[in-house]
Parts: sequence; C-alpha cells; structure tokens
Amino acid sequence: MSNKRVGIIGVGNVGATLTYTLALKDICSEILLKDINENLTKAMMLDISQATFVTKQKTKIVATHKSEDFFDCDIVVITAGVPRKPGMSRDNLLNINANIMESIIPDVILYNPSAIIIIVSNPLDAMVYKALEISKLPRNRVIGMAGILDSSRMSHYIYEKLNSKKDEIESFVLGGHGNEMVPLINISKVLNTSINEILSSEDIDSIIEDTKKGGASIVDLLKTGSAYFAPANSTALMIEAILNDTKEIYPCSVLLNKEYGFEDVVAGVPVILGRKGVEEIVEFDLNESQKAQFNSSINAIIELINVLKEKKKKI
Ligand SMILES: NC(=O)C1=CN([C@@H]2O[C@H](COP(=O)(O)OP(=O)(O)OC[C@H]3O[C@@H](n4cnc5c(N)ncnc54)[C@H](O)[C@@H]3O)[C@@H](O)[C@H]2O)C=CC1
Ligand SMILES: O=C([O-])CC(=O)C(=O)O
Repeated sequence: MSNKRVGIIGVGNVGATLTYTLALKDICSEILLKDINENLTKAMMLDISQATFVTKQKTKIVATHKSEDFFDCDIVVITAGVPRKPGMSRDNLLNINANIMESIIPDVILYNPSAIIIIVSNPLDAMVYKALEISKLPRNRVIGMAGILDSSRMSHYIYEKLNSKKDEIESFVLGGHGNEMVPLINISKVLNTSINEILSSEDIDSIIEDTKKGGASIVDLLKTGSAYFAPANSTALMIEAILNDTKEIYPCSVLLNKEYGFEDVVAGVPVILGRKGVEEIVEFDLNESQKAQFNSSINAIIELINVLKEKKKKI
C-alpha cells in the first residue's frame, strides 16, 4: 500500500460506513474525516481505528476539524448533507444540500488541489453539477456515485426472483439517480444470458419497479434516514478503481458533453475509472425504448439544474 490519502466529508451513516469499509480493504494509507459534528468525527475515528486493530489493518484514520488539516487527499468523498425521510423525494433535498456544497467545496479545492471529488449527497446528479460549478474542476475529476448502487439493487431483485448464485448476476442501470433511472434489461444477465430470456415480463416489470424504489423502500422501513451499507460499498469500489488505476467500467454520474446526445447535464453513464478519474465515457447502443427512458431521466435532472441556475441568477 503506497501513500494514498482519502478524505471523507460527512461522517454520518454513509461516511462512517465508507470509512469502515475502506479501512477493512486496507487500500489507502490514510483516511481523513471531517464533519460539522466534531464529537461524531472523533467517535467514528476512535471506533473504526480500534476495530481495525482487531484484524490488523494498517490504514491510519484521522479526525480533522480545520479545513487546513484536511489536505493533499488523492480523493475527497462528499457525503455531507441531509438524508430524506419517509414521504420525501431526493429532489426535496436540492436547496439544503446545494447550500452545504457551497459551504464545503471551496476549502476542499484550496487544500486538495489534485483531488478527484466523489459526490454522494442527494439529489445526486444535481449535486455533481453544483460541485462542478463551484469547483470549476474538469469533468473527469467530479464524479457521482449512484449507478453502482442502483445496479446492485437490481441484481438483488433478480436474485430474489431466480435464487441463482449471487456472483452469477450482472446488472446495469443508467440515467439519473431518481424515479426515472433506466435499468438496462438486455444487458443485465445471469451467467451471460440476458434476463429477458429467463424471466417473465411480469417478473421483469417488478424488478424494474423495485429497483427504482430501492432507496425509498429502505427509507420507509428505517424512518430516520436512508440506506448506507450498499451506498458505502459502491463508493469504496469507485475509490479502489481510481487509486489502483483499474480502468473498470462502472455506471457513474458525470457531466455529459454530447455523449448520448446531451450536454450541460449530469447523468449516470458507463465510464472507465482510473487514476485520472473518469478516463472515458462509454457509449452503449441503446434501443429506442431505452433512449426514450434515458431522455425522460435527463429531463428530470435538467429541471433540478434549472432550479439551481435560477437560484444563482437571483444572488
Ligand atoms: N448517491 C447515493 O446513492 C446516495 C446518497 N445518499 C445521500 O448522502 C447524504 C448523506 O447520507 P447519510 O450519511 O445517510 O446522512 P447522515 O445524516 O447520517 O450524515 C450526514 C452527515 O453530514 C454532516 N454534515 C452536514 N452538513 C455538513 C457540513 N456543512 N460540513 C460537514 N459535514 C456536514 C452531518 O453532521 C452528518 O453527520 C444524504 O444527502 C443522502 O441522501 C445516501 C445514500 C445513497
Ligand atoms: O434513497 C435515498 O434517499 C438515499 C439514496 O439515494 C439511495 O439509497 O439510493
């Protein structure tokens, strides 16, 4: 393990679980933590550091409070923000979490000039757009986590229908991280056979619905917030791909510049992740129905981006 530093801002459910997941993987030398709640930051640092003495991982975990102590990270993950509660959509978090981005990102950029930024806070695609606008970083260095999570949810629901082995299932979800996300049925497979060929159309429809509602169904059960284990593990996978320069293809949220026929909008698309962040956007051939779904997903994201633009004009 060489000298690799990951910073995490927001040490609540997702941030703390991500810290623990990364520490167990032992893929970075140091994890810096920062949250407005200083006691929480220190408690998470102590608990997770002590946990890793049990199994002898080497990653050092540091609680920081001042912006200048949170510096020189290779990757900074932003999970700071408010989670939704039952009855809310992710979009309801737009203004509150956009304000949090504004308060955090300038110092992140100042003290971490080479970092790749991974955004987790919701509504995800709009928050990536906001982070790009504040940071003025190139699009390869500001990436949103959602597609890996949504795809893993889809795999879970396929698994519930088929009861096949977990590692035989592959799923792919594109588009925005909202109700209009686009599960790609034809390239979602079990042992290399498209699920189209194995499952009834009723089963496929229910997998699509359950995937779209995957986040909400956990919010409804938890009552106090939203999912965190799967989101944290999905973020850890992105970090691993970047730190280890693996060039894996994952669905991630990125600013489009004519790819898939859109520009000036952020959405989940397949990307090659490596040391430079998003190294390439991969263009899948979508069929007409997938294109139509992707378009409506993009329209939903544009509506949120327009709200952010209007708000900026008024300032
Ligand atoms: N992209 C995705 O797929 C997912 C996104 N999320 C989103 O991630 C965000 C975090 O979720 P949780 O960790 O469950 O929430 P949480 O409430 O457990 O943690 C959020 C943390 O952010 C901190 N925070 C708030 N303002 C801050 C600031 N200005 N500076 C530093 N820290 C600040 C809070 O003190 C809190 O500890 C939410 O917006 C949620 O909707 C959650 C799961 C999946
Ligand atoms: O559902 C939420 O609000 C949190 C989230 O984005 C997810 O778990 O997919």
